[in-house]
Amino acid sequence: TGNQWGYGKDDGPSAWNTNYPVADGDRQSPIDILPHQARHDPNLGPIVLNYDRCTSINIANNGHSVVVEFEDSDDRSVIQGGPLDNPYRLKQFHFHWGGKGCHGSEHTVEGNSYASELHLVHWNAVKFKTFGEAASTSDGLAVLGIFLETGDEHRWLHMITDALYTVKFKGSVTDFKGFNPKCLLPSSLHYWTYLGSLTTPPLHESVIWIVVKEPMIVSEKQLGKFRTLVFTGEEEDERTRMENNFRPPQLLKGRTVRSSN
Ligand SMILES: CCc1cc2c(cc1OS(N)(=O)=O)CC[C@@H]1[C@@H]2CC[C@]2(C)[C@@H](O)CC[C@@H]12
Ligand SMILES: [Zn+2]
Repeated sequence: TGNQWGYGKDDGPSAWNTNYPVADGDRQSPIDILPHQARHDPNLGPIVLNYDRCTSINIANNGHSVVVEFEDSDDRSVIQGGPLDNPYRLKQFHFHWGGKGCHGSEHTVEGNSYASELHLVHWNAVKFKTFGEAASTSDGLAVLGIFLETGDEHRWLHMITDALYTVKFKGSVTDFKGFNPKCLLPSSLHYWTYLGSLTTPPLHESVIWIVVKEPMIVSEKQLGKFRTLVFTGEEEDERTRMENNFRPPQLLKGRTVRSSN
């Protein structure tokens, strides 16, 4: 019914342009990042995250990913600096990941993908009244992308993975208070930045992407817990494991990727 889309053979990324023609647009995401072709821009200052008063609300399975939502009625948690002209409010974060042993990041670096990618989503509440309006207007959103690489266990990710069993099925939501995503960030916030889009339908070309160079390290066991989620609802017969929920890299179409120092 309607614009059902997914990551399968028939409803996956190669079919999205049928219902969402912007899929073939000029500023689509993700992209393959070529560090040596990125323009180092000395005017690009550091990214500043003011998350200390952030208020997480819940964790949910929306049938495409697992999402943690935040209270965004004021500027209690914002990202600013870097390529941004205004502070952008933290709205939610979610992940994209692969199957066992496969890769699952959306952005790639010189053709190499990481095991997973975390997206911290922010919206320009200075210029727009609502998240929905910002999400459908150029540069209304700023998404901070963090790669996840497998290795040692991440000391704080268990706070997310321990809650995943409560949102196994599409449409499930549970309280998730007091979580500050600053604990997930790598030590360095050096980044690449470029103008792009949502990476899922409706694929609005509204995102200033800020992709952090240094990955966060998580264990295979922690990553495996994401794969206990399913795309399907509890009432449905089949249980389709939630994995490989990533869009492959899209054409750069002449865009410039800038690099912080
Ligand atoms: C940037 C994070 C984000 C926001 C949205 C989507 C997907 C998103 O993930 S991603 N990977 O960062 O692009 C798909 C659904 C979109 C939503 C933004 C707000 C909407 C466009 C609503 O207005 C209607 C559909 C919504
Ligand atoms: Zn995403």
